[in-house]
Amino acid sequence: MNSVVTVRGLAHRYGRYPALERLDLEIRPGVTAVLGPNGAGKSTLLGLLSTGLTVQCGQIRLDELDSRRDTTRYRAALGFLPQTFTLPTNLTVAEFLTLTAWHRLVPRAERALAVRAALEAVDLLDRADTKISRLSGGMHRRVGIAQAIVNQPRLLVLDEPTVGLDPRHRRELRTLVRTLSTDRAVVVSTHLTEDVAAIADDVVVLDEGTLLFAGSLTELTGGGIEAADIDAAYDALTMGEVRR
Ligand SMILES: Nc1ncnc2c1ncn2[C@@H]1O[C@H](COP(=O)(O)OP(=O)(O)OP(=O)(O)O)[C@@H](O)[C@H]1O
Repeated sequence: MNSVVTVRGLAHRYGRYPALERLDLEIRPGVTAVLGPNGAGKSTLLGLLSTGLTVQCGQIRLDELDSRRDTTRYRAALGFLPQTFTLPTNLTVAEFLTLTAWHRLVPRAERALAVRAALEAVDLLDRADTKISRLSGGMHRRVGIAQAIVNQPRLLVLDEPTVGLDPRHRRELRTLVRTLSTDRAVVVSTHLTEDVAAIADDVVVLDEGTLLFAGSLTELTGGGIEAADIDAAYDALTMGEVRR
């Protein structure tokens, strides 16, 4: 299957500290889970993919768009949900999404439809005119996803989207992520192998800024798709028993 994102020779330093070292990666349509211990470089990779961090070395291409050279068009094709975010509580859900659609260069004539489609996708259509301040925590997270998909992005980047959610909302969010991945690439960072088992087609494992594995979930586990299979494969990789 054709890649949506191609990463070549991507490296990143904070001052003199190397957080990512010459990464090559192809990201296909579907869900790619990014796994790794604390400090592995997951947030740095997501920051670079979502243009919050500027590429210092190497290249990221989203279809034909270079993240550094074609930043405006790249951003118009991108959706991003940071790990923590603040929503404007004084706006209604629809007002906020309309504003986001404008920011993401959705043409004026298409904005109302884009907002409706995003709300439908996260099952919040009946809350369109509700003030954000009146929504529950789980609904906040869904508004966060709605803002990330309002421009129908080719690449959707979600930084630990299930953190802090109760089991029911976590299940709902996993189902939503799977639904959203049918016609785009979704990159999700997580510490939870249950998340990976439930949603991932492909897996990227980082450790100390180095790529330990990139491939399909079944390639990682040797066929298993349960959380325990992923745990075992992940431990083997990150404890240095296997290096691919
Ligand atoms: N702004 C920064 N300044 C200096 N060092 C940083 C900065 N941000 C991250 N780092 C360092 O870069 C390395 C990679 O960090 P990063 O946040 O990408 O890891 P991570 O895999 O997302 O970790 P976690 O799972 O703890 O969120 C870490 O050693 C971290 O301390």
